[in-house]
Amino acid sequence: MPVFRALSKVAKQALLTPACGCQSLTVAIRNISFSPRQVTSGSDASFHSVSFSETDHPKVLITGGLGQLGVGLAKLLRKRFGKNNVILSDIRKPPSNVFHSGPFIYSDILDYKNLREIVVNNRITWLVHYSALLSAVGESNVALARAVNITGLHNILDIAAEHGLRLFVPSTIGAFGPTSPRNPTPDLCVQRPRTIYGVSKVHAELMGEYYHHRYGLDFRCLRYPGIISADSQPGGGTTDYAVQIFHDAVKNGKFECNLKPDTRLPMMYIDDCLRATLEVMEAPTETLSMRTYNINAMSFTPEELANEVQKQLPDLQVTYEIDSVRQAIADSWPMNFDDSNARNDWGWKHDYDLPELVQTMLNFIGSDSRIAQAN
Ligand SMILES: NC(=O)C1=CN([C@@H]2O[C@H](COP(=O)(O)OP(=O)(O)OC[C@H]3O[C@@H](n4cnc5c(N)ncnc54)[C@H](O)[C@@H]3O)[C@@H](O)[C@H]2O)C=CC1
Ligand SMILES: CC(=O)[C@H](N)C(=O)O
Repeated sequence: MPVFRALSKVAKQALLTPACGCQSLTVAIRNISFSPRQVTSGSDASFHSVSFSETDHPKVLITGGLGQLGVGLAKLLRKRFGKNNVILSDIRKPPSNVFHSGPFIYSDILDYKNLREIVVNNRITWLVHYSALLSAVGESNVALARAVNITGLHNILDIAAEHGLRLFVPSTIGAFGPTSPRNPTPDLCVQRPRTIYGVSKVHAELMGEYYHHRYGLDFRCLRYPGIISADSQPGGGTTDYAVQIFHDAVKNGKFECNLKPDTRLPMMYIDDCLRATLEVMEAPTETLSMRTYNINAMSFTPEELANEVQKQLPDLQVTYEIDSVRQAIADSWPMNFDDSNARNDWGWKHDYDLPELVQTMLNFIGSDSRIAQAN
């Protein structure tokens, strides 16, 4: 592969230079005609109180931006950095409200040249890499998951390193497996996941950290728990039940759960997840003792979630029809996530626990369906 050929050419030089953290390295990442670039490890980012002037806003590209998380992240980042400084991209056609809410561009992460053109033409400085096939859908198409989640990631890493970008790649509770400690799961422990999704995410964590230590890439990674959102649909994961229950409860008063009632998994409301992403991207380099952090908010089982929803909608009927693929995945994942390093290093703090989550979801979906009925 060209990247490894190119990397081996610079390996000698790199080996003679101390690992980043204080030194600059000259790195030719792809075997292509561009000027070798200086990769420096310093960062002028600041945290929380930062206020950017018109000229020093980051210019952000979000890949896979039309999934469950991308549109919400674009909204948050546009509020902070200005509408035109945040570009959403995907291979799907955007709905008209998304298309008219700010810049959108077609980008297939498997097309390296197209990615590079986008980064160059738009003077991108931050890259948020959301494209992926999630756990359940990945098991139903391993070849595609391998291409998108692994080959696609290689393109992203090389582009980010070539152009000195700050790169965010989310990882997941799915990066752990049955031999990891599950209650709680710390940042550093055995990671032997049994899904292509999990394997690809461990690969992303390790490659990102490797590029950081070897070439100075400003790689930042959070392991998200299952994310729950009201206005965007999940894309084929094991934790999807925790979103679907709200829609079905409001619309039909019935919910059929595909996981066993006592399956405990870490979860988070989308607003906390997106805020954590912005906070870690803005965190000063010196606060980051690691490059991959667990983050968490709560942990519950389907039964506990159903009980909490039934406090608001007492007539909700919940039945269980177990999906064996999803159940096996969930049984191998963390039950509780230890995110103390994120809390200590850069001040991570969640806002939503289970009662606030349920209230917020029902308010949102309830008001949405009342509007739909009125129209
Ligand atoms: N939603 C969740 O609960 C969690 C998500 N994450 C991670 O966060 C990121 C975003 O997740 P979601 O928005 O939920 O995912 P999603 O599955 O909803 O969206 C992924 C997007 O990637 C796009 N995509 C697929 N192939 C592509 C290609 N070749 N080029 C460009 N785009 C492509 C899809 O069209 C889709 O819009 C993913 O990396 C996921 O692993 C991590 C843990 C939990
Ligand atoms: C936790 C995740 O990464 C995702 N929601 C999935 O269930 O695959």
